[in-house]
Amino acid sequence: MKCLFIVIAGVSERTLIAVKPDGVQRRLVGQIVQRFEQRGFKLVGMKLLQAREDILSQHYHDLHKKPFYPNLLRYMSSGPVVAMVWEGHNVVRTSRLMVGNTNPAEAYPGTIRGDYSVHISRNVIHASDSVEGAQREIHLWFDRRELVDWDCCDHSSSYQV
Ligand SMILES: Nc1ncnc2c1ncn2[C@@H]1O[C@H](COP(=O)(O)OP(=O)(O)OP(=O)(O)O)[C@@H](O)[C@H]1O
Ligand SMILES: O=c1ccn([C@@H]2O[C@H](COP(=O)(O)OP(=O)(O)O)[C@@H](O)[C@H]2O)c(=O)[nH]1
Ligand SMILES: [Mg+2]
Repeated sequence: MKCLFIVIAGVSERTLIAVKPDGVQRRLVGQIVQRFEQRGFKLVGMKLLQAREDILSQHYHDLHKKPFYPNLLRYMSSGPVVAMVWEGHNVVRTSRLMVGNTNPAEAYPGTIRGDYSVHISRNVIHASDSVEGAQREIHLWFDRRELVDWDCCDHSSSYQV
């Protein structure tokens, strides 16, 4: 049988996903990683770190006037975070759908927030909300040398037609 494999254009889109301190403390890292792997995305960067305040204030710069901002920074500093870069077709949009609504009370069951959280101030996970935002956040959280380009023979980088 003749098989044709095509590489989907734009497959190298990347996004920043971070398991927040409550997710790490509740031992949810493995289940969250599994969801992204299962969906077919490729892990190209990953680290556990206690986020410094300067990173957090840049990361959430657009929220600095919000009343919950001090609590948000306290929350994000309350323990280590697992920061990851995932790559794949439409990964920014698809990961937002997988993560669910910011407010877990509004998040559908089946989404990460909808399955693992009940309150907006402990919503387990961060996902970049635009391609431009993802590029900014990846640059903020990761050194270029911490990201690994690797090839694979699986279905996520080529599709049989
Ligand atoms: N009204 C609120 N009360 C308490 N915390 C809030 C509130 N709104 C947002 N937050 C916190 O601030 C974070 C950033 O809000 P943002 O509007 O960027 O939501 P998001 O993009 O869904 O979350 P994130 O940027 O963490 O992925 C939320 O994830 C949540 O932890
Ligand atoms: O009313 C709010 C809105 C947001 N957040 C926190 O701020 C983060 C970033 O907010 P954003 O609007 O970027 O939502 P997200 O991108 O996380 O869905 C959220 O994840 C929450 O942790 C909060 O505590 N209260
Ligand atoms: Mg956000």
